[in-house]
Amino acid sequence: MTTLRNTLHDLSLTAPVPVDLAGARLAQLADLAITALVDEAMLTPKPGLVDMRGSGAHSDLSWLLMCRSAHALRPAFEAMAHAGATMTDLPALRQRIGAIGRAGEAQMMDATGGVNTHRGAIWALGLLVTAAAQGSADARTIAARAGALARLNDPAAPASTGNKGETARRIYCVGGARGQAEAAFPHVTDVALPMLHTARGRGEAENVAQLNALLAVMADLDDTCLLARGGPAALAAAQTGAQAVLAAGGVGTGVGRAALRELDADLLARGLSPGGAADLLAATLLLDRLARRDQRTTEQLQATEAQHGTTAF
Ligand SMILES: CC(C)(COP(=O)(O)OP(=O)(O)OC[C@H]1O[C@@H](n2cnc3c(N)ncnc32)[C@H](O[C@H]2O[C@H](COP(=O)(O)OP(=O)(O)OP(=O)(O)O)[C@@H](O)[C@H]2O)[C@@H]1O)[C@@H](O)C(=O)NCCC(=O)NCCS
Ligand SMILES: Nc1ncnc2[nH]cnc12
Repeated sequence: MTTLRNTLHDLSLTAPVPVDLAGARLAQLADLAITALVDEAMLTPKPGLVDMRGSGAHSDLSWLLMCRSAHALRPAFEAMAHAGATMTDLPALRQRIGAIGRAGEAQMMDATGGVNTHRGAIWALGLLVTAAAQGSADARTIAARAGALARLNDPAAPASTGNKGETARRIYCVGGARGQAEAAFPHVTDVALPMLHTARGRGEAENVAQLNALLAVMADLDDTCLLARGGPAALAAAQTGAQAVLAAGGVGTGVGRAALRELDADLLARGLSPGGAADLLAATLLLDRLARRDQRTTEQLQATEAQHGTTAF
């Protein structure tokens, strides 16, 4: 905690955000990121993952720990939003959010007693929060801006972290979390968001729509959590299992739910967790909420205009 405060102080990020509309919008961005993380953790039943039933394939995680971790990340997300809104030099912005991201990781470890709950999520949602703060726009534009940031070099980043994902990326020649961000989050914009919207359009319950979105990501993602825990056979089993649920009509059907139970049991028996897909579901929920917030604002402005017979601006 002290380390984070020192780092944020060094970065001149401890100054309070001015109490104005712009400051409130940045604070709201951080709130939306935390809400997305908590909603992802609460979504139940997720295969192999922590949810309201229990710890999934993780011996060191719980739902409470995931929520504590999410809330501990608030200062980091707000600092990233502040940087995104105020810095126009993109290489400098990339360096700044890299430093904030590493400080956020330290804060996460402080809050969880050294357990990695959200390293991948800090990365994905951190880039997206920064990009969203650069200007209001739709999901694809925010993801494109986040991708452009991810592709920039961060000279202060350690050459090697020794993390499991890094090792898996090297051994199995996959992109992992880094590749997903550099490609502008295709599994969020082209897979999960369309699935979420289609499922809602079919009248499915919100938790069913979100579970189908998670499965759509799992069906195709090069998830380094799965690779690190069980190699290519583990990744293939998770992908095939997720495809089977979707082919059976998704979680909203009886056959689909039975396939989901089978997939969950298989992942638990093998100690496998699709943590990367969970992070991308949280990223999807964030972008979905941002779009809905903008839609509501537009509708409110239109209502004001209609009421007064004038243009609100
Ligand atoms: C770029 C970084 C994310 C580093 O990534 P790298 O690949 O080098 O290594 P890891 O840090 O190990 O993995 C990244 C995590 O990303 C998630 N993930 C995996 N595959 C994908 C994918 N294809 N697309 C998107 N995201 C993916 C995943 O995170 C989740 O799983 C973690 C829990 O899993 P677990 O198996 O329990 O892992 P461990 O605790 O490590 O092992 P055990 O001890 O339990 O056995 C959990 O974190 C989830 O979030 C991967 O783990 C990034 O960290 C980085 O470079 N940061 C620097 C700061 C920066 O530049 N920030 C910029 C702005 S934010
Ligand atoms: N619900 C979850 N379970 C396990 N790992 C995760 N990483 C992000 N969300 C997760």
